[in-house]
Amino acid sequence: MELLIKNAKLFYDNNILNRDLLIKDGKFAQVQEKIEAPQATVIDAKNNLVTPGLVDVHVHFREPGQTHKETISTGSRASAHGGFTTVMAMPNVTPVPDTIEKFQAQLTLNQKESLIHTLQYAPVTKDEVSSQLVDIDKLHQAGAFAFSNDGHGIGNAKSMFDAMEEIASFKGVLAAHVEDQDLFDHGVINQGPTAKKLGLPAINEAAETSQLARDLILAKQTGVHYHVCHISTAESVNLVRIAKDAGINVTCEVTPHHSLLSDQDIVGDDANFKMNPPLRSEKDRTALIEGIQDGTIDMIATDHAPHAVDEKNQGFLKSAFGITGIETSFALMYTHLVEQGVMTLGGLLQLMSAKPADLFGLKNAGQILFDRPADFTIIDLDNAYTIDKADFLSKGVNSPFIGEKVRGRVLKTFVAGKQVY
Ligand SMILES: NC(=O)N[C@@H](CC(=O)O)C(=O)O
Ligand SMILES: [Zn+2]
Ligand SMILES: [Zn+2]
Repeated sequence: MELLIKNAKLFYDNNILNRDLLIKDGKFAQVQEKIEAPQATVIDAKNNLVTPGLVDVHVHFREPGQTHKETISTGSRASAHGGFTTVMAMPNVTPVPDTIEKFQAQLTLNQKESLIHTLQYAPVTKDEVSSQLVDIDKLHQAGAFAFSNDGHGIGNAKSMFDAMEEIASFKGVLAAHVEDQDLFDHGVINQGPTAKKLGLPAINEAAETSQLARDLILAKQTGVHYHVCHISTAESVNLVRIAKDAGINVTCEVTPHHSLLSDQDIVGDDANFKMNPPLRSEKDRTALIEGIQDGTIDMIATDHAPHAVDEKNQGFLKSAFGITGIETSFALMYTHLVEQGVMTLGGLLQLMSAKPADLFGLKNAGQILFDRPADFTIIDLDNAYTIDKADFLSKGVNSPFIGEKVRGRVLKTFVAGKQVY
């Protein structure tokens, strides 16, 4: 079986080149200026961008337990629509996969239901909220290589320290949702003028930064690969920058929404702007962009967090935290950062494919490598379109970006040479 992609604007070897791409038996086989393959099925890319499939290390697929919000099937279809071929699902599902049996059942379910590669985080502690560690060693043997209590901070420093030591022993990743629960104090929006104007309980940014500072000390002692989920403040970027300079094994991700919006963009009591961590100040947002530009921030992740309409239409006080993102991520970042000259197209693609794959040790993702699975995406960079919830394949339509005009529409997505969008 041969598939020939003609006339691609190909992101290959960190360059954007006019090339043909040949796929044989589901694997990348050849890149040349012109390829002749008489047996092959031909797709004319018409000079659109062809990139390695995008990689997102932070999504919520809600299955099992909350399938009215999303399922692995709808989440994976939405991912393919967003150009993603590999995602990593957070374990805040019900039940939390905190035993070998539950973790294996989750892997089986992901495998069965997902149209793309859906990899799975194991939790760090029982139920994600207790201080008692899961059996990290056994979960690792069952296939877990990354651990996260996303949705909750790990308040107990000793639990964090012990988890780091154990995860470091097999060079796994500990991905942290940094949040001190007491400082968070039932807030729903970032502390600042918008919180005051709307009269809403506010979140002190120190809920994020103080726990991050603690964790960096523990990461230094243990040597673990410590990954910061959805970094959101200027102080956090500073701390990570200092830690990297000091040789601490830390990486971090930023979401499109924290990169592109601040609390100034919240005009009324609209929970499509409610997520955790919250949209911060414009000064924080600018610092995140600087972190992207100087390499302090390693990757873009969406934190795709779908919720049902009636869980998001109850204003800031009562609605759930979280917004969808997997179907709008590339176009938003391309339109606002690449087209505005903040970063190059190659730079953005690196942060959305090769870097997350490389830093999480995903050998078959993020790059066009011969004899590796042909996961790739064709993207139209020329024609503008409007983000329309009717086009979403996710069950969630909770996005503050609906109605925005963008460029960077995903035309086709392939996993192992098979079209999945
Ligand atoms: N980001 C959010 O606001 N919500 C996430 C949890 C999380 O990522 O912390 C969710 O699961 O809905
Ligand atoms: Zn989180
Ligand atoms: Zn999350």
